Amino acid sequence: MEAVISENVSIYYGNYEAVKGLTFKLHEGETLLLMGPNGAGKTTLLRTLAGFHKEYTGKLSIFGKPPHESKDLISYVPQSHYLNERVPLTVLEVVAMGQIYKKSFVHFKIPKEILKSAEEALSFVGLESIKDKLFKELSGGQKQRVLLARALISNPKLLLLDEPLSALDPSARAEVAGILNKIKKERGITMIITTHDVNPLTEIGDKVMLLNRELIAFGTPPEVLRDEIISRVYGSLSKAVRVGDKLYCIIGDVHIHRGERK
Ligand SMILES: Nc1ncnc2c1ncn2[C@@H]1O[C@H](COP(=O)(O)OP(=O)(O)OP(=O)(O)O)[C@@H](O)[C@H]1O
Repeated sequence: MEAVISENVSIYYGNYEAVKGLTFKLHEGETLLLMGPNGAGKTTLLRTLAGFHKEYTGKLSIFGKPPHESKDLISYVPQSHYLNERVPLTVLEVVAMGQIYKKSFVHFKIPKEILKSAEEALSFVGLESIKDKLFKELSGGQKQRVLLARALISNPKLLLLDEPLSALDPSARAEVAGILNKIKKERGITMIITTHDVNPLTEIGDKVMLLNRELIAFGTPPEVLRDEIISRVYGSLSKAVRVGDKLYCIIGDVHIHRGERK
């Protein structure tokens, strides 16, 4: 089944056309890596798919329905999470909030079955042992894993992740990329992940989209990560270089490396 269908979609902020005439399809279970320079429209597209931004023309379908009717199927993890860290929530409470928001509970006595699901989600991301710690005391990588657990607790069919690896050191990036790989393999959830650096993610990317307000390229990683394509957005110094079984994309002074797909 098609998880996402976008037919000639243009997205607006008032008169400003942030994304123009975008057409693509993503099959159920596929992972799409969404790349593009600053201001390319990546976050705008993600928020529109999540049903938060509604100023668009064209046809968008998420598992057969328009985004605002598919909210139960979608979990969205924003670029910088909006948790108020002055509220001393534990890790378990933060994860449980993923379900509480969906069910629109108002009071903060978390039902037992939600706490149990939160523990299961934490165990999936390997953090069950720190469930009673305060969220604000965690490392950046641990926080991102907790936010993934929070996104998973409502059993989404589509996971939308805005820059999940940004502001993480290389080992935390590898850790979070490992969890994303596990989500793909063990849960089969369709994912769209925006990233400036596809390096740690290309092994899980079935498709790559290069966006620069309009679609520059869409295809498998070897189809898109090519000199002639990336140079259209990042300039003529951009290169894809193969060393052994790895492909490295050099974009200006940003190096993107891709593990060989088997
Ligand atoms: N709320 C808004 N109102 C008006 N314009 C906006 C709004 N949000 C984003 N834009 C504009 O839409 C364009 C796309 O922004 P968007 O944040 O989607 O890009 P991006 O590819 O995610 O960039 P970055 O990599 O810097 O996060 C930019 O020109 C931005 O200024």
